Amino acid sequence: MQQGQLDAETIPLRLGTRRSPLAMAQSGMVAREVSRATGRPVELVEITTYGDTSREHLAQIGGTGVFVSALRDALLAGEIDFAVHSLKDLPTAAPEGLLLAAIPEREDVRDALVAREGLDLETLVEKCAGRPVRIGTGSPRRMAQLNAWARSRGQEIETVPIRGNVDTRIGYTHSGELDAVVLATAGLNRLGRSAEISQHLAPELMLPAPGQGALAIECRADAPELAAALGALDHLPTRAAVAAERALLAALEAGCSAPVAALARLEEHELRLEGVIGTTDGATLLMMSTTGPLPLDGTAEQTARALGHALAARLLDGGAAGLMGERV
Ligand SMILES: NCc1[nH]cc(CCC(=O)O)c1CC(=O)O
Repeated sequence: MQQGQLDAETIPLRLGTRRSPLAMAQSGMVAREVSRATGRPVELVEITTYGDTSREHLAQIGGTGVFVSALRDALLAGEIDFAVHSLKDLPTAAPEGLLLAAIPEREDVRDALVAREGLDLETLVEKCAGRPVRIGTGSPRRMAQLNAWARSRGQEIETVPIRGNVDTRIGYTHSGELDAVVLATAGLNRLGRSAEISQHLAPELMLPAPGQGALAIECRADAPELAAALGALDHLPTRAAVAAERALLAALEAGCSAPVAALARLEEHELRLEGVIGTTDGATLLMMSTTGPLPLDGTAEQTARALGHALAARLLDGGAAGLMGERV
């Protein structure tokens, strides 16, 4: 074997990752799969992002992409070869010089309630008779839907903005500061902590964020061979579903901190897309859905995107812009 060939096969691919437990878990899973698909070793390179070091609330930092930009800078500087992001944290605008080489099959899309004594929402409300249930979440999307649920049954929920990693967040329910927290099921599953979920919140109660449960594997656009190799991890139904959700989000000109939810599901050969936008107090919740044929071929992503744009247009007709302008 020639020396050059040997080098190409044994030089590790560098995977840039945040060092939070969730990011490390996600990157570790992808590293194993990429190593299997490419036959090359993959090494993790830890990158610190502003979102990890800042104690400000995400809404105050100014929303989209705080976890993402440091990884992208490292990619463009050639310090790493590829990066794994939670798709729901990715701004909808495509960055110059980078490619979404793969979107692997999605995990559970639902949000999860982690509550004291393993209670579900209904029981929590009963047990807290006389005082509002205190639920930790800083997400306007989750606040809007929790509050709407409470209002619909004449109850009250007090949402408390929290930050920190999953451990810190769950800790608030053990210390008694909060009755419950809402987290993405996918993250808890990837951390091996699904046993702590007291209730999976059905999409009818809590529609997830665009891209929730999906990962995005990104590399430089000038590395077409690597992009093609990473493409082995791509899952077309997931890619199409998140394309619809993100097109809706982009067309509403909303960021990850807006009270916008979207979920696309493939049924037979059709894609069904649901969207929700509301006010964080839950007083108004605009819900719409649409369905369209989705051939799973090279046109899938574009077809899905058109469905997202069409639903966004209907939501805007229904007054979505006015709802997004609202601030707590
Ligand atoms: N914004 C933080 C974030 N980004 C992705 C996930 C979970 C994993 C996923 O949705 O893929 C989380 C934590 C949470 O919402 O509980």
